[in-house]
Amino acid sequence: MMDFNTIFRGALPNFTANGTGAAATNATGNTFSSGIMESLVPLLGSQFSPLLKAYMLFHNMAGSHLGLDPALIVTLFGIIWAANKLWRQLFMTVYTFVHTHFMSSITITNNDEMYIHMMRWLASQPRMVNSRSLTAESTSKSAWEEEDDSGIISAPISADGDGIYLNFSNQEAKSPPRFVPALGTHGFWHNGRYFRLHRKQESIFEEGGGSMTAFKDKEYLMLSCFGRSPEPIKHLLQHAKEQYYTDHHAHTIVKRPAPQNMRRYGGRHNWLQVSNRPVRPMKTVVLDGKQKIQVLVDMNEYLHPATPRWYANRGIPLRRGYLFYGPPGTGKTSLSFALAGVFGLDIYVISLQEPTLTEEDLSALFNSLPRRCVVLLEDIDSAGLARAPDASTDEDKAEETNEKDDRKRKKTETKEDWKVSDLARELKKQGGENEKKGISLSGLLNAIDGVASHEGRVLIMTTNKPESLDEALIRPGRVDLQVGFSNATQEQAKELFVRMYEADSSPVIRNPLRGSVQHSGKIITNGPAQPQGSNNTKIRDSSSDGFTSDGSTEVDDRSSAFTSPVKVNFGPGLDDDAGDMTPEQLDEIADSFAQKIPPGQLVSPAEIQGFLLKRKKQPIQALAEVEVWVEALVKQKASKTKVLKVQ
Ligand SMILES: Nc1ncnc2c1ncn2[C@@H]1O[C@H](COP(=O)(O)OP(=O)(O)OP(=O)(O)O)[C@@H](O)[C@H]1O
Repeated sequence: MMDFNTIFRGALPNFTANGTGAAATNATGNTFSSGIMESLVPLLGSQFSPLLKAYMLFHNMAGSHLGLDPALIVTLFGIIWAANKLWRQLFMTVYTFVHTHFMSSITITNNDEMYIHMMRWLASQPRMVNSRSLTAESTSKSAWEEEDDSGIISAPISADGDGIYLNFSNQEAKSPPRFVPALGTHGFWHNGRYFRLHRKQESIFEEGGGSMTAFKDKEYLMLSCFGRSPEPIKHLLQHAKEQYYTDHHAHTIVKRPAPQNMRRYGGRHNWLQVSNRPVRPMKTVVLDGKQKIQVLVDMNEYLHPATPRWYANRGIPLRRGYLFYGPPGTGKTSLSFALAGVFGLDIYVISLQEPTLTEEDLSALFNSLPRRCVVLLEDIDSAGLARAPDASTDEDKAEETNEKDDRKRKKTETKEDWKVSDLARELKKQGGENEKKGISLSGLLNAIDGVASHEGRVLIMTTNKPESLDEALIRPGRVDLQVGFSNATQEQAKELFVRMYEADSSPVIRNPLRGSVQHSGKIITNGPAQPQGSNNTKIRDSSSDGFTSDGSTEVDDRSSAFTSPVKVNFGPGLDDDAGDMTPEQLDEIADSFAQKIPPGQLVSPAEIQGFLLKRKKQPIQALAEVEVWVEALVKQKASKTKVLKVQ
């Protein structure tokens, strides 16, 4: 019978025989090589000595105990290693050949929105989620996402406040992580076709000017499929994108300028999504119906795909600006959001008081807007826009005079007379010199309509003090339509009351504008720019099959998709004094409520909403308490105190 060594030797190439000799010489060979190894240990130093010792142990064990030729085993491992290398090389060559000649691929970088669409899609694929190599990402639900309330313990709260209150301390633990493919290569099937996904990451050195240099991780997704046409991948990407936006349907995405360190990467990094909230139904904004129609029609015509050509043929810059003015809490922001909802646009909110915002940043922000969107510049009057750099306020002048006096006084004093107050003043002065100057009026005008500024956007500026605005800011071309808001009329108070207490299960109001009431708001239009004529637009509420005006263009108010047919249950703890009130009864109570609101428009819709919210299931109680509340509110406003006696 042949022994193990003989079989191996027969299978291995000849050169191994020279080194190994016959099995009989094993012992001599082992002793010889052990001797060499031992003498090598001190020469190689402490770093390699454990390795050598381990090898010697293996050598002795294999040789003397197992009766195997150690050199033979080492050679065998060497051959396996070389074969593996060769196989890999061969595989890579064949794969590269097939990939180059028989496959198509598309690469996406994480700088692009497409990357997010694709990752979200992959995370939603059950096959992908069951892959063996995954990356887990933490997720948390936004305030508006539906959540399972089955585990929420609640019990009636007694009149003296005893009971079990809701507790959300472990809500984060309930949101499951999201799993996406890990770095590396994955394969998956979609619509009967095989796709390969290669996710890789590399660190690149980015120079941002000055000390702003840093290593940044950049990720790539390479999607490949068999065939010489990349069409299937394009379809897959389109599918992922549609899937992503299907989830966003009937939501308004709100974006704000990203932090300064992110903005330096430019492009989509300039803006950060801060919220994704359900669309605000247009009918929930209580406003003069004519005003609503006018803004809706104007915006609808401006956003029409035929409009850019119309503007271009006439050499008019493709921009539309709106000024919403009126007292605080009268619905300026609410209308902006409702408009974004009607037209399915994202809202980009900019605060000019943001301390890190420079004029260059503002231009970059305007230039990185998408083709169609709403840009909201809130409280434009409080932005402190300076017309001329040398315009100094009375305060500055007073300070200047004080400084002159100080200097005169100091001349008569010796250096030793310096006080702490002098030092503080000096420091303040130096600090002031380094302080950021803020955004000037010309900087803002440049961003809004400078030569390089973005076209296609809808700009909405809101203000409480229109009279304090610079004429240049609101001239036609920058502001094309002014919409005035005012405190609540009695009709508006009634509408707010009905909205608050109508059951969600009641039939939805078919027309978003019907039921809106007149108030003393004004509309001033600045200039024409109406390509399709102003009488051909229909505003359609998706809950409705009726239309409000004649014409051919339809606006789908997606907002109504949110009118739930289910009556909302707030849980125990709130007494419902409305019972099964009929719409007629509610209307009657609402009428009586409205009579108690002073007709002189002293109370804002926001104040009425706040009052009703505190009694959100008690319309009868609200009616009983409104008189006292109004009286206290009027008194408080007259005395200019901020503290409410009755809430
Ligand atoms: N006309 C209105 N119709 C319905 N709700 C309104 C109206 N006006 C105000 N509200 C309610 O009052 C709150 C504040 O409204 P909003 O922020 O739109 O007011 P604003 O005019 O933009 O105020 P500010 O000038 O202080 O920014 C919101 O919750 C909104 O629902």
